[in-house]
Amino acid sequence: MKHKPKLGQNFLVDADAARRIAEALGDITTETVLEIGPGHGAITGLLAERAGHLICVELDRALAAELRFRFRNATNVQILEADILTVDLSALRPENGKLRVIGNLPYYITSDILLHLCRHASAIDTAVVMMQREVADRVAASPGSRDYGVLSVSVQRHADVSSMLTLPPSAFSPPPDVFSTVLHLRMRDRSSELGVLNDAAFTRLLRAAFAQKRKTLGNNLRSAGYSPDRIRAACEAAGVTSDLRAEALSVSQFAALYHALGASPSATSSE
Ligand SMILES: C[S@@+](CC[C@H](N)C(=O)[O-])C[C@H]1O[C@@H](n2cnc3c(N)ncnc32)[C@H](O)[C@@H]1O
Repeated sequence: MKHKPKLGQNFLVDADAARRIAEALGDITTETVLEIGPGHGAITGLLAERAGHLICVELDRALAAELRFRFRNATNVQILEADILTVDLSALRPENGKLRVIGNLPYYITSDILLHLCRHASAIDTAVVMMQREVADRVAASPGSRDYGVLSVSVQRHADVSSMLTLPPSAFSPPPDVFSTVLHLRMRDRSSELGVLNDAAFTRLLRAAFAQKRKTLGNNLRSAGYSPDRIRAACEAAGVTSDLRAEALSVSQFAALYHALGASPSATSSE
């Protein structure tokens, strides 16, 4: 198969895996499904047979044209030629429901796509997404584990994450250098529970807390410019101690710390 490595084009050739991925969305007969990066349509064909409405977003012009031709008679299928990161996912949400998202993601922008899905979490019910195994391990990591970091907290703030299956390079053409894992994200709105409204400020806190993984939370926050008194008071209010490492904190403990710390040292007046 001709492919463009720059667009992360490793096409799925394992038919059984394609079927399992498509089935992970459950009954989609009345649902609106968004497929990210359909490529040559390994998963698309299965979705088109079942989905109430299928919207495919493909950046590669030739592939988008190929799919438009292949599905020219399928009235439930819509092919958009676009960069998924520029698509307003909330605008695609069906009137009486939420989107089901699926995709064998282009690996060069996996984290950006995951964060894009999180920004539109209230428009999405479920996402079944394949990515490089190491990235999936970071997304799904639990507090206390080596892989737990900024990406884990950022995604788990918006979704319950579970790992579905891992595929070897031979499941793709051309085979990538890495194994791939499919994650199931069940999006849930935790904004009233966690009260974090300012994404940018929360992400700044996470980056500061995880800046040097071997350092304690207190030391990392001090390096980011918070005063020792403020750190001590905030940790006490959040029910954690500053000699912990950031990887020990749960998503709700990070939210509590965020509220207790208040504006970051580099904050603008609106934070
Ligand atoms: C890993 S391939 C998966 C293709 C197909 N779904 C499959 O499983 O065989 C990733 C696909 O995403 C497309 N792509 C890359 N960057 C994209 C972007 N920014 N927006 C939408 N699609 C993109 C690529 O052209 C490619 O078709």
